[in-house]
Amino acid sequence: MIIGVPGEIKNNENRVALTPGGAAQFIGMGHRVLIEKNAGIGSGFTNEAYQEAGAEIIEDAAKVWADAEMVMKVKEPLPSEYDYFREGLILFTYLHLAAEPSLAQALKDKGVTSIAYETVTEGRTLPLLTPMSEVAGRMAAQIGAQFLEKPKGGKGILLAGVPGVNRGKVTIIGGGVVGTNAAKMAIGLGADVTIIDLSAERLRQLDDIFGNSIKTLMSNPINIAAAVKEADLLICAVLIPGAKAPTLVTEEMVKAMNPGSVIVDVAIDQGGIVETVDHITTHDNPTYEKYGVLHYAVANMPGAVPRTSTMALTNVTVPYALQIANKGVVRAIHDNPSLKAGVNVAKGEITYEAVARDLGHGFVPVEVVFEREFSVN
Ligand SMILES: NC(=O)C1=CN([C@@H]2O[C@H](COP(=O)(O)OP(=O)(O)OC[C@H]3O[C@@H](n4cnc5c(N)ncnc54)[C@H](O)[C@@H]3O)[C@@H](O)[C@H]2O)C=CC1
Ligand SMILES: CC(=O)C(=O)O
Ligand SMILES: [Mg+2]
Repeated sequence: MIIGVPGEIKNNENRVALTPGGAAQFIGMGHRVLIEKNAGIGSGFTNEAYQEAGAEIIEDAAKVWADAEMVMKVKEPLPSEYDYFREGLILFTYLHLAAEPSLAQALKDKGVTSIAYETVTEGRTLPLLTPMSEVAGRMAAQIGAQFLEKPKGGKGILLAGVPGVNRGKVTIIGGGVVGTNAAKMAIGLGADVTIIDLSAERLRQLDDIFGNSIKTLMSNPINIAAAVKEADLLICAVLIPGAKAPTLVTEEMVKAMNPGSVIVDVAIDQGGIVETVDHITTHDNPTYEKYGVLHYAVANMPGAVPRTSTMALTNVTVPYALQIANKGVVRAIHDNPSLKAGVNVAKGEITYEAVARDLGHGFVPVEVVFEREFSVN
């Protein structure tokens, strides 16, 4: 198979979908890998390093998209890339379609087989989301701490406090991978940490992991309102896989926060959980202020630490991509239910139920879309 890796074009997105080591794995199995010139530079991988691994460096993105059978990316394609879509192309990347209706429509219209990293599912885990959630969770505490500093627009508190002065309060809504990693860092910074989740089982696990260093609360509007009001730093980390994120923090709750408090809405890539987060922000211009509260809503947080993130992401994506390259996409999704759960759009249909529901499109299961191919496989 010919695998194409265009450079990322989102604001300050310095990750790349394959390392030279990852490229070498495909080439060792007889595949061709096309890398857009300089696509790896932001992550510290030179064109020469890819060439030494056996990959071909291609001058422009259009040719990578045109010649590849499978395009591997990091972030969802932006509108300027929609013209590259074509029938039969395999696209393997983060898609976040519930928050990207125009992208979903373009993938349908052009018949792209679109596999979203964020819905590949193994048991109860999302193995291709996990490493980036680890990165974003760890960053969320670190970024929140910075924006609480006065020169950055915050209220001017140190999360650790000092002897004789209170520690800062961090409220984390959603105690999954992002929430757990944010908690690790916030505890390390010395903050007073509360985690809210909807799952009693998850709250029990968090209590086992962190013991007395955190407080846990069941997710309901009253607990959320109280914990948001007292938070210096609010970290939002809820996920319903594939679906648009629910609005759990209302405008009234934000108004009740103290001026100079900070919200980091990590769930923004699925639309965010805060009513006053009305747009995505960028690494260039990461915050805006509303009701005296700083709002941070960057949808590609790991893009700011590309060296770590590219390696962490490709560690997990390459084994799945190799299955697609070695077996062909139909056979690979037929044989592997985890990969099948990643298929969001195929043959002009939305094949992931939560995405179809949230976008108001019809839903057609993967098995139905590929009924004929599966029956002969
Ligand atoms: N902005 C960025 O750069 C990045 C964003 N993310 C996003 O962060 C979000 C969280 O991801 P993960 O932690 O990996 O998901 P996860 O599935 O590990 O955790 C989500 C948690 O939310 C909880 N939850 C669901 N409904 C809830 C409710 N109503 N109230 C409270 N808790 C609720 C679940 O029980 C679960 O523990 C996702 O939207 C993910 O795409 C991840 C990486 C980077
Ligand atoms: C998960 C995601 O959206 C990211 O890593 O950018
Ligand atoms: Mg996005």
